[in-house]
Amino acid sequence: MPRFAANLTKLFTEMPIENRFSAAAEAGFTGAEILFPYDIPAAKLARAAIAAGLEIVLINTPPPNWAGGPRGFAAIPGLEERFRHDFDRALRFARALRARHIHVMAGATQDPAARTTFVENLTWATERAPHASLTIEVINRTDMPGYYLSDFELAAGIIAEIGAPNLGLQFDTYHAQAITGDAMECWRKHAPIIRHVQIAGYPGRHEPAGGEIDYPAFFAALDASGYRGWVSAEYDPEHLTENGLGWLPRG
Ligand SMILES: O=C(O)[C@@H](O)C(=O)CO
Ligand SMILES: [Mg+2]
Repeated sequence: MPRFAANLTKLFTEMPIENRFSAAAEAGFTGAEILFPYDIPAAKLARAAIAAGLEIVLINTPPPNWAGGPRGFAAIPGLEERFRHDFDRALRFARALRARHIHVMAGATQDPAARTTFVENLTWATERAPHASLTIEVINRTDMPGYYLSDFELAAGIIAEIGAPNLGLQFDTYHAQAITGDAMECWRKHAPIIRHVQIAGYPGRHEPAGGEIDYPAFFAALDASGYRGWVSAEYDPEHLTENGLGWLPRG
């Protein structure tokens, strides 16, 4: 079975962030991800993760805030300085948290120069942080209107063009199902460049059970493919987080 991480931005939100780590560990997760940790002292988060015995698997580059505003700047022409400043901030947090991956957010733009900007910024970032693992994620535009990176072929082409060993695809089954209608097939097609997986039920983005994606089959396919990365539960629990964890393979 893959290793499972809890996305603590979405799961266990019934309690303060510092308590979510131990709740996740008790529930059977061995890793955690936090989308935007920037409002909380990194030392406090690191302590909570260590105390719970959880590895921090992923953080995102900063948008201005979680409640609203742009989602990253990496593909936005004219905002290169802003991107680089934010990337360095993400690096500092990732180091303090010992986070395995940094998800570099593209931002919302339809500018014709977006692809060039994205490639240049990502190239800069891969060279700036050769020891960090960077990901880009394809996100559907119904949930995130105008988001630049909403096409798997585009993402695969950009990763191939940059050709950096520390850049790969973050594969979110929910977005894959929304965009392609067949998350499993999309996974098969892009498996060689995937270094992080996120899961949720589709439709609804609730628990990964029922719905259009056959999760027992997906986990078996991950195992069969030799995938050694994390699978992170990134969904909006329908009720209390703990009451909806029947999908999580344990032991
Ligand atoms: O799927 C998502 O929405 C996330 O992984 C994310 O990074 C949103 O900011
Ligand atoms: Mg995701």
